Amino acid sequence: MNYALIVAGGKGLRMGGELPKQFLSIGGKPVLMRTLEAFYAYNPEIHIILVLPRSQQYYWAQLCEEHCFSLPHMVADGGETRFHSVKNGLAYVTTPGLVGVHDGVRPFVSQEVIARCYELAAEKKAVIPVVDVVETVRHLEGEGSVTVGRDEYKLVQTPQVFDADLLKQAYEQPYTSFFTDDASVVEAMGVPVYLAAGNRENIKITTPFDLKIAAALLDSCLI
Ligand SMILES: Nc1ccn([C@@H]2O[C@H](COP(=O)(O)OP(=O)(O)OP(=O)(O)O)[C@@H](O)[C@H]2O)c(=O)n1
Ligand SMILES: C[C@](O)(CO)[C@H](O)COP(=O)(O)O
Repeated sequence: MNYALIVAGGKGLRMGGELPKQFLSIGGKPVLMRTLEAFYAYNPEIHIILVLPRSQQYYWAQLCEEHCFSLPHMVADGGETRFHSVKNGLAYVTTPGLVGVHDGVRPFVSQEVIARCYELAAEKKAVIPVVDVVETVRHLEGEGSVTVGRDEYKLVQTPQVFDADLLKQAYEQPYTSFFTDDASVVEAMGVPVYLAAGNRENIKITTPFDLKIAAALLDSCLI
């Protein structure tokens, strides 16, 4: 059985504003609904687990009613950090298979990328999507900084897809602030993580600027 664990338990501090960023409307539809639809379009049989702060779950139910949104999904409680939110969601993974952990605020992941990550994970057990760095990168050293070879780096996206038992075992480790994604948690057990090509439109909506990019992507039919 395959799962999509969609995390939307954050505070959205960098976005600011009253309404949490996962509920903001782009092209007339809340970000989070677009994200769930992407996984359902990939596989209508997939088990979707949505992680939301408990205080936002009633609002989400209302929003679903308002938008006649009926894609089946379970709801888990958000945690203090992304790590804790994923861990809460993993409690709903009860059968062997693959789990793709995806940021609720990445609605523009392509069907090809979702399929690529799940298919490769069936063989490799741990797969994450990445894209090239397109700008020059500098490393800060003391008071100064130096250029580093950008070809030696990749930018990491989601969905990060893992064998369910492996991921559950990884999330039994004690939390450290180094765990900024799921790959870092799995790697801490000494398990290698494989890279797959991501899609550049798969932005994480983090700041008000990203919302403008999201609207432009929709307007230009690039999505
Ligand atoms: N305690 C947390 C923190 C983050 N996330 C989720 O992890 C994803 C990536 O995090 P980010 O974009 O940083 O979201 P926020 O933590 O909400 O943003 P900020 O850091 O600006 O507060 C988001 O879908 C976010 O909801 C989560 O489920 N639980
Ligand atoms: C998981 C992630 O989106 C991969 O790029 C990223 O690490 C989330 O980081 P954030 O600090 O929660 O924004």
